[in-house]
Parts: sequence; structure tokens; C-alpha cells
Amino acid sequence: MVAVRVPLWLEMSGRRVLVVGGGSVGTRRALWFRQAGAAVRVVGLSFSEELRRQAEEDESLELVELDASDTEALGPHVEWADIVVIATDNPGVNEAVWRLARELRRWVNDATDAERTEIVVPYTLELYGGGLRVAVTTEGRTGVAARHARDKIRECLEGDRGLETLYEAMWRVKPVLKRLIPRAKDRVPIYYRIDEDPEFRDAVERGSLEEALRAAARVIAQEAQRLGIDASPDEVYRLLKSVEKPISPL
Ligand SMILES: C[C@@]1(CC(=O)O)c2cc3[nH]c(cc4nc(cc5[nH]c(cc(n2)[C@H]1CCC(=O)O)[C@@](C)(CC(=O)O)[C@@H]5CCC(=O)O)C(CC(=O)O)=C4CCC(=O)O)c(CCC(=O)O)c3CC(=O)O
Ligand SMILES: NC(=O)C1=CN([C@@H]2O[C@H](COP(=O)(O)OP(=O)(O)OC[C@H]3O[C@@H](n4cnc5c(N)ncnc54)[C@H](O)[C@@H]3O)[C@@H](O)[C@H]2O)C=CC1
Repeated sequence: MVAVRVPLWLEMSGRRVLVVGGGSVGTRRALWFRQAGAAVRVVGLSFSEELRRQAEEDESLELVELDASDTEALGPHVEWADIVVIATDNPGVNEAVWRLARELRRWVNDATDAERTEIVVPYTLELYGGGLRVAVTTEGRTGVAARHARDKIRECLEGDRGLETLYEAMWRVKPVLKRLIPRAKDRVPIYYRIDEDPEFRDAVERGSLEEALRAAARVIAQEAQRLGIDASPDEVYRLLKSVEKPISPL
């Protein structure tokens, strides 16, 4: 396995995940992918109480009783999936499933072997109702250190009012700029003009969202006018205020 994996955020709705093993790890992974919107099928000799309960009320969570060492029976389930999660407590079975999934060119998340897993599930935290998310991993070298790092990052970010104000101001700026300034080449430098504007910075540092939005509106109107696009600071401010929150938390 290569040493450096590429960090990515994946949209999982419309995707299918096969989890092999219905114990505590299989349960965690199944619910994690299910929560992210994937259809999940769990194959195992037995299933946790939690999986059974959840599967009863969720038609996108399916439980199939099957011996995964029977690769002929498992084949169609692997073919059905985009991602195969390996999570049984039998190393021989895990190895066989890994081979089969690789043969069929499915992405593999091997929860039982950090070296050979293709997809790593990191330690995560969410701020601002899921608007800002952080993922930390040691790629299986030591989860304990990754967990501590995650908790330290949380402590550092949670108390930062300036960062929260910056986030709250800037998610409103993006759709307004996209609407007002059609060309990306013209638009992109404006994000930095706003970020560097002394009044904007001062308002952000003091945690004043209203003043930050006023300053952003002034910079945007100024830059728009320079490009021959007519927009007053008051109009831009109203546009900024009317932007709807871009995400709904998981
Ligand atoms: C590679 C990876 C798998 C992947 O990416 O799929 C991996 C691999 C392995 N972990 C093992 C053990 C444990 N993992 C946990 C917990 C979590 N482990 C998670 C991720 C990852 N674990 C990925 C890399 C993460 C990184 O390094 O940054 C979390 C974040 C997500 C989740 O699992 O849902 C979840 C956090 C839950 C939370 O805190 O919320 C606990 C604690 C517990 O279970 O409560 C233990 C037992 C105690 C211990 O060992 O620390 C073993 C067996 C070791 C052995 O046999 O000795 C292997 C296999 C191996 O090492 O080969
Ligand atoms: N990545 C992680 O965070 C962690 C990974 N692990 C690894 O995950 C493995 C599983 O751990 P747990 O879920 O706690 O074990 P568990 O004992 O709770 O569950 C094992 C599951 O595997 C299933 N299984 C066993 N043989 C099977 C077969 N032939 N076909 C189909 N299903 C089969 C069982 O039915 C059961 O549902 C551990 O052995 C360890 O290697 C363990 C802890 C954390």
C-alpha cells in the first residue's frame, strides 16, 4: 500500500456500501455511512441489537445473514456496492473478502487492517452546525493520538469568536458575489479584498457580524463599480442578509 493517502470528502447519497461483519465495528461503520446518505447492506453471521433495531425502521439499511467465507455467495453483494467495509473478527475471512473486493475493483475500507485499507475513517469534529468540519487521522498508526489531536483542535477552535464571525460573514459573501460578478477571474480577488479590509477585519475580531457584513458590502459595491457593475453598499448588504444558510447539519 502506498504511504500517502489523499484526503477527500465524499458525497455518499446515491452510493452503496457493503459492510461485512455486524459486530460493534461493523455497526459503527454501517450507521456512519447510512447517516451520510448511502444505502447500506450488512452481511454477517450475526448482527448487533442496534443494527437490528435500526434496520427495522430504515429501508435503506439491509441485513443479510451470510457466511462471508462463501465468496460465491458474497460476490453479488460486493458487485452491488461502491465501497466494501471489512469488519469481521476472523482474519482469514477478512483476507478473502479483501481479495474479492480488490478483484472486482471495489473501494475497500478495511477496519481490521490499517496497512491495506484504501479508505481511512478519520476522527472528526463539527463546528457551526456542521458548516465547518475537521478530520484528523494517523492512518491507523495510533488512533489514541489522533483522538487527542482532534480534541485539542476542538478546544482551540471552539473559543474563537473571530473565526465564527468570519465564517458567518463569508458564507453569505460567496453566493452574492457569484450573482453580482459573473466572471470568476474578476470575482476571486474580491474575497481577498474583503478579508484584508481593515474595517472588516476589526469587526470580525470583535465578533460583530453586522459590522462585518456592512464592511463586506462596501468592499463588494466598490469592486463591482470598478468593473462597471452597478450595486450600492445598501443593496449588497440586503443581498448578504437574505442569503439562506447553505448547509443543514448531519
Ligand atoms: C485505519 C482505521 C480503520 C479505518 O480507516 O477504517 C483504524 C484501524 C484500527 N483501529 C483499531 C482499534 C480501535 N479503533 C478504535 C476507534 C476508532 N477507530 C477509528 C478509525 C480507524 N481505526 C482508522 C484509522 C484512524 C487513525 O489512526 O486516525 C474511528 C475514528 C472510526 C470508527 O472506527 O468508527 C474510531 C473512533 C471512535 C470514536 O472515538 O468516536 C478503538 C476504540 C473503540 O473501539 O472504542 C479501538 C480499540 C482501542 C485501540 O486500539 O485504540 C484496530 C485494531 C488494533 C489492534 O488489533 O490492536 C485497527 C486495525 C489496525 O490497526 O490494523
Ligand atoms: N477500526 C476500528 O476502529 C477497530 C477495528 N477492530 C477490528 O475489527 C474486528 C471486528 O471487531 P468487532 O466488531 O468489535 O467484533 P465483533 O465480535 O463485535 O463482531 C464480529 C462480527 O463479524 C461477524 N463474522 C464473523 N465471521 C463471519 C463470517 N464468516 N461471515 C460473516 N460475518 C462474520 C460476526 O457475525 C460479527 O457480527 C476486530 O477483530 C479488529 O480486527 C477492532 C476495534 C476497532
